[in-house]
Amino acid sequence: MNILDKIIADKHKEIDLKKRVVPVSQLENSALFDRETLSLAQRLRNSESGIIAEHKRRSPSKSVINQNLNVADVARGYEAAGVCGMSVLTDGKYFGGSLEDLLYARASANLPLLRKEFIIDEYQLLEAKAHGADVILLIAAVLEREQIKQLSEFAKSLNLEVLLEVHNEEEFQKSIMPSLDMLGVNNRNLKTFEVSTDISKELSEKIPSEFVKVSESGISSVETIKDLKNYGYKGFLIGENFMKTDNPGKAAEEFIKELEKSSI
Ligand SMILES: O=C(O)c1ccccc1NCC(=O)[C@H](O)[C@H](O)COP(=O)(O)O
Repeated sequence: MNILDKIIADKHKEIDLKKRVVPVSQLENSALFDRETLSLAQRLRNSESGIIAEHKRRSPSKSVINQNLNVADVARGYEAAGVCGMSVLTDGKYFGGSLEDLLYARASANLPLLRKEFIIDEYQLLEAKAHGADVILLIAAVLEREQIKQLSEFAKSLNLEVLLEVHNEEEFQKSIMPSLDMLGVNNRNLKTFEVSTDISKELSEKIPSEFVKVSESGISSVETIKDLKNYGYKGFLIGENFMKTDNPGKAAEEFIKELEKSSI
């Protein structure tokens, strides 16, 4: 069993349990459920830097990254830095995140928020909406085409945007459909943890222009972003590079300033 298989097996158990504890009606009646969502896709289209900054305490590939920070401070810092959106990992067992992290981020910053999760069930989309998300992630490596269709269409019915993540051409070919807003290429192979931005470059020309292209993972330099922009990428998801510092907001601010300076 690879790590993705383990995560998904645990996720099934977690969702079964949660459905018994928190009924759908409770999610639908929550204060945030009817809030007007923000568009990450639109911000990325209009942005020069295109940074989506992540809150990530730990990960299967890196173990502990930073467990000493307050998510509300991180969200405020990212907003002040001028990022386009914030990604919040909500998986507890493997990433040390929670839905409460999403709530605190929502309360602290007026940014499009991505619920970074292993989504396999519509219930998780209702949770995302109830905890202030604007965008959800669907990972092609763990979903069949029919599931991607069903989940993305349900997300759209909730006014949530959809970022579909692929890592190879096969995943891309099976997933492409109109109910997606953004197409993310994960530079990290989630089964082996190998990281290379070459995969973003290889897949770039196959992605139709109506989808906002996002390159995810393993990005730590302004040069990499400048290079990926030549391949049509408008969004860049960065986690560890900011989160490994004492002040992720400041790290993001300095990164964006350097990017803007080098683009003049
Ligand atoms: O990061 C991992 O180790 C990981 C392992 C298994 C499944 C998903 C994983 N990461 C999720 C992500 O996609 C990243 O957190 C995100 O793209 C940011 O990556 P980075 O900038 O390299 O922290």
